[in-house]
Amino acid sequence: METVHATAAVRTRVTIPLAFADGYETTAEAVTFKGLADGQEHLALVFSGRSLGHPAPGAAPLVRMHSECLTGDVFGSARCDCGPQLREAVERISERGGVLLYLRQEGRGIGLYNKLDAYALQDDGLDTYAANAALGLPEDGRDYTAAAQMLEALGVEAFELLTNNPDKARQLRELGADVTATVPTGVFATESNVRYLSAKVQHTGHTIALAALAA
Ligand SMILES: Nc1nc2c(ncn2[C@@H]2O[C@H](COP(=O)(O)OP(=O)(O)OP(=O)(O)O)[C@@H](O)[C@H]2O)c(=O)[nH]1
Ligand SMILES: [Zn+2]
Repeated sequence: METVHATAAVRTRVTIPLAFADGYETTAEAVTFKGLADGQEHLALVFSGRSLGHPAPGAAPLVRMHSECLTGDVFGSARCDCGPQLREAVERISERGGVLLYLRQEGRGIGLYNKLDAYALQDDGLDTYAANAALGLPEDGRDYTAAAQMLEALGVEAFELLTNNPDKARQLRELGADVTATVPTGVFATESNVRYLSAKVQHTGHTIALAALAA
């Protein structure tokens, strides 16, 4: 990987057995860092890959950058698709081998309180991006420098990125990461999040199948 930013280092590695309410069980190595560009406590979960070997010979590791969503990840909010996406990512990465980066970028970087303010505006008719703009905040304020630093500190070189968001791969490549392919995440449409998902397709070119949204 060509380095175009300061390097970070691994601080602690600790094994965490994961047991989900639906019965899925796996094990991750949780990794913390020092020297991350934005000073946030981002976490990496490293999975060795168990259906294909440790890791699969010749297969690039699978990486997901998941931005924190307290309401979706923890409380099961159906206003977005974050909870099911996170659950899907854990299983896919665990089976194949790779890294889940849990990035503390709540609300696409604007924070929890601002996100909830934006939700209130969405209830008055604005879409997810216009609501941020109405608050005088960036539509998407995320910078993935810390993520690139984490992958580098972990020694991850060429990898495939699990995402529907073209900006994530673009930014990582600009940061010098070797993203060999993007792998689409599932579409977890509900009555409550369909407007949110449609806005992503229309506004930022997310590769979410609109047919799946209409279904
Ligand atoms: N500002 C704002 N943030 C939201 C809203 N709904 C969800 N989020 C945040 O959006 C982020 C979702 O991030 P990701 O799971 O990385 O989704 P993504 O950028 O669409 O990319 P992929 O899932 O990789 O395709 C989380 O930080 C959520 O808190 C919203 O209506 N407004
Ligand atoms: Zn969410």
